[in-house]
Amino acid sequence: MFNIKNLFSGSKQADKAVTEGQESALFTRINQLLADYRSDIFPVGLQQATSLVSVTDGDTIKVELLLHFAASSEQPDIAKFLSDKLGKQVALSVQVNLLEPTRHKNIKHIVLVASGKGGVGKSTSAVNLANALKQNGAKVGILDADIYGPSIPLLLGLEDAKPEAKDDKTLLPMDKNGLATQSIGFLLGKEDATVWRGPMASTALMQLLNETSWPALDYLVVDMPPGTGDIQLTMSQKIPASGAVIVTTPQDLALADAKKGIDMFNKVKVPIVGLIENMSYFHCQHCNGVNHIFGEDGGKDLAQHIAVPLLGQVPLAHRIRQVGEQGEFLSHNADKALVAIYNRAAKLVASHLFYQGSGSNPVEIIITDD
Ligand SMILES: Nc1ncnc2c1ncn2[C@@H]1O[C@H](COP(=O)(O)OP(=O)(O)OP(=O)(O)O)[C@@H](O)[C@H]1O
Repeated sequence: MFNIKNLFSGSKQADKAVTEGQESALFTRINQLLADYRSDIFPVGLQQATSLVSVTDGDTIKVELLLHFAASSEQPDIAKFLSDKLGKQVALSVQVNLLEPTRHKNIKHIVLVASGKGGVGKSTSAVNLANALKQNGAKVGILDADIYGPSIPLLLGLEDAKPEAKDDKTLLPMDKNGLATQSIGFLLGKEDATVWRGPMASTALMQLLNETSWPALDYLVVDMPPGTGDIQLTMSQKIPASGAVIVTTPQDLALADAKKGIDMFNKVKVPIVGLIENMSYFHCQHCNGVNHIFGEDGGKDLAQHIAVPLLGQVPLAHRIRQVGEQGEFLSHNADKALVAIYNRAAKLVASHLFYQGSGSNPVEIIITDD
């Protein structure tokens, strides 16, 4: 195994005469390359969002990278990018390691997923977003706070689950494929919730957040109750959220309600991380046509208008409904295109949260010489 210096020496022997200057030149080169990588996900460069742990030269250059937000699915593309630029094979290992301190108990970021009205696919978006964050290397939990229709137990196939008490004060979350899960639906009968009044409901939901024994999490995704009433307002004020994702469908009615949601979060100063336009179009497998059943680009235009990222345009897809009803997740092989849409949305959310709070994040770069 050869060290970083060999890249400059052109020799397979460790070059004892290599200077500090040469070493730092490669160091700078790799960092410059990282700075130029994919500006859509890494708006001020991947360099600021990573720590280069080690670079070892040999027949291939081995690079170990820490990513400071959930984006590990970029690994093959980063490796190819570096290989192309350096003209040599690169073996890249990527680990996700968020630098931020925990904001709430042992949770680093709480992300509220909200919608101005019911039925637009908020819970479906929350589950797919949470799963995509996990697929990108993060430790993720999901809290179902949708008092009017808690659907996370169904979407995760946990309908009969009853969380156990850890002690007299806290409940253990359920686990679904590594997603720590808590739901108001685990605790209530179907008819119980809707009769709750504002203060009663928001108190209970805050209790559920605070009195669940969450494991160490990078992101907790909260499926909020739909709408912009007292419960939602109180929760938005009380939950120490890093940001909110708004889910809408493209038609005018839904957009008007989405705007109300955005106004609510602006009022309580929760940053809008982005907008998901759900049920954007239907792709007919038989005629290969695309039909914009609920109108075209309404969410995209709204995102542009209020200057927040459009996280994704998710089609109305049989598989999304089907896996949801089966309590399963989209498959990486069978549902590639849909997985890619949620994957990109998750990376944009993670990226936004990182850059939003990263003004003074130190970037530590260590090059080892083994
Ligand atoms: N993109 C999509 N393609 C196909 N079906 C979808 C899509 N998004 C959501 N659905 C389906 O629409 C229904 C409502 O979705 P979901 O429960 O996520 O909405 P919601 O906004 O959370 O609703 P509520 O406000 O009632 O909680 C579900 O049956 C779900 O499977």
